[in-house]
Amino acid sequence: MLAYRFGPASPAPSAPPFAAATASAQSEASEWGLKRLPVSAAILVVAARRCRPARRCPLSARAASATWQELRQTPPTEAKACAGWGCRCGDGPYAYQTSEDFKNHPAVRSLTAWCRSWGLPPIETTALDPEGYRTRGKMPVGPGGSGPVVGLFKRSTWKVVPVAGCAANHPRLVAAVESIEEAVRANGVRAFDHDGAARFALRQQALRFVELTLERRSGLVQLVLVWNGTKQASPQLEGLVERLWAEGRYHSIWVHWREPSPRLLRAIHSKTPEAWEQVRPKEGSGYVVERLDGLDFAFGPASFQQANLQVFERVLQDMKASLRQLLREKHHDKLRLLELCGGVGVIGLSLAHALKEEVSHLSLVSTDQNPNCAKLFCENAKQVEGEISAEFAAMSATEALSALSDADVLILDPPRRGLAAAQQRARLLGGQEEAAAIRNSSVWAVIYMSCGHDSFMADASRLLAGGAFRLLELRCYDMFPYTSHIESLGIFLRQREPADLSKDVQEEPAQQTPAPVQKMQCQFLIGINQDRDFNVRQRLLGDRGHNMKLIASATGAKLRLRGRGSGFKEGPRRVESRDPLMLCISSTDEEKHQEAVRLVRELVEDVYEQYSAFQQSRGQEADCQVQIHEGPRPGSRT
Ligand SMILES: C[S@@+](CC[C@H](N)C(=O)[O-])C[C@H]1O[C@@H](n2cnc3c(N)ncnc32)[C@H](O)[C@@H]1O
Repeated sequence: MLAYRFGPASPAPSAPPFAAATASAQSEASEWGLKRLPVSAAILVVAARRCRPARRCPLSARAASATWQELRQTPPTEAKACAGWGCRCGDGPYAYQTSEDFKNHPAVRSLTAWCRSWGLPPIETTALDPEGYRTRGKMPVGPGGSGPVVGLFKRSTWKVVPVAGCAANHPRLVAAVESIEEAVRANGVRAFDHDGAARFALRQQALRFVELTLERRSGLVQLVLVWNGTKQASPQLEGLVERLWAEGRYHSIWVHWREPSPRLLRAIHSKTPEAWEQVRPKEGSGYVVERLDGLDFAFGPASFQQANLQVFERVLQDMKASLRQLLREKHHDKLRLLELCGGVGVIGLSLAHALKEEVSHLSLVSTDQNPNCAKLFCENAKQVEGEISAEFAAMSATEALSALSDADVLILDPPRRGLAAAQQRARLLGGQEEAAAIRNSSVWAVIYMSCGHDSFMADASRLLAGGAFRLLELRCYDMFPYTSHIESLGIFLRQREPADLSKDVQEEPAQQTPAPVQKMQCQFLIGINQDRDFNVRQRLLGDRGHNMKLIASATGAKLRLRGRGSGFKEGPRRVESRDPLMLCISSTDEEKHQEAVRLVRELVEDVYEQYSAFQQSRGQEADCQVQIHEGPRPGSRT
């Protein structure tokens, strides 16, 4: 177990009334209600933050603690690679150091606020060692400067940035990535152009993704090469497989023949079983076997596997303890488990195996919409043969809920969107029908494991609606260290039978929906007129916006240059605003906001120094002072 600790919160800067330095600035000062930090306070804030001990991912370490001068030296790929992973380690709220401090993770805070609004008990949190936790990773392959690279998509783009050496990956995955990059280059394998025009990219035989899974007991890596093309001989692919297999680090090598169809352009792979081919070894099972809390489970490349097995085992143990306790309290003699989104049956089979002594008859029906899970489920269920009755059905969660209504306990582990159907993912609107089916079923307990805290709150609110269920426990796990994601486990117990529930249960009572995310905003008033000689706009933005991108990727804040000389056209008439030139910052996290303000302050002070030198060279003086307006930009809609 690793100890974490959040750094001390930065002291809130005092903000004495601003005395504007120039006549024009003075006239704008009252209109803007300007505030300014005294220099001594600013230095204290910066000094306190630099002393803060924080656990950092090597890739973003520089960006997270750097001064503006250091940050601007950072090669763009270094900062972007980490951001592309969704990784914000060492950067504000994800830089915690104790398990207790994991309570301050933004997602845990959201869930805590949600619990409070329902009058629920406090959340329990668990954080384990974050280094090398990831034993499975799907990574795109894309063109790079000196040949194909294996990495991650840069956020909001289809460009692949390398992630060699990322501390979140298990060292054996890190070594495998390096070996693949070398072998790909040596064999002249083309990288798929994810960013290119579909009609050209799809025509080429090329490597699209690699999927790596470490088998912990053997230390070997199962490799899937996702190949753009139909099953046909490719000397490059054959050469690549040959070379990689000879290295001895691979458990098995598979090719996923990726149908070159525009419909599937962006997906990693299709679920069609025939598309997967085990190419090494040519005989025998290429399945990875993992021992999880006392049972062995076989996983295939075409079915889901949790990326953080250590934490997953902890979740399994907590589930078992909670359900055992419930069974003892309720004196049930029979237990019918229904598992939705069950993958290869790890949770259902684990619970069934652990609880078989508690009841005289135990049955499990496990379901998942991925048909590739069926064979592996049967393989895994052999361990409990004779102890319990276990079956698998390939069906969606929605189908399972309407087809199988006589379960006692429901096990749910949906994808990040929760119970909502895929097309409603972004708006968290789906899931009502599924939740209603659960409320109106025979189910007396729901074990809900979730990797999407916002969809969990939406689904859980619907289970609690009308008092159908009550939430007995809510636990949060640091399943994806360094990122904004967490895993949660909710144990729900029936409180009212379907017959007692009102037909028109209020779905989401207004007072119980999660509070809207608060936005922190401020504007730096620049006080220098834009002209071609000094070009303050270019100096602030950097080459093609490089300065803004660096600060945004280091802090997650949004930065916008607005007003006279910004070049940004706004409003219905699409004209540049008459407001003074200003650099606007907005963030949804206070600590990150302070970090962005600090970096922008240093950038602006740097530009002021350049301006002073520029004016001196023309025999003039410049007296620029940092001017900050806190809150929303006057006249803006938020
Ligand atoms: C987070 S995984 C959990 C898998 C499993 N519980 C485990 O721990 O290995 C989510 C699973 O949901 C399945 N899935 C996604 N959408 C689904 C849907 N609409 N209906 C049923 N299963 C779905 C996926 O195939 C995947 O196996």
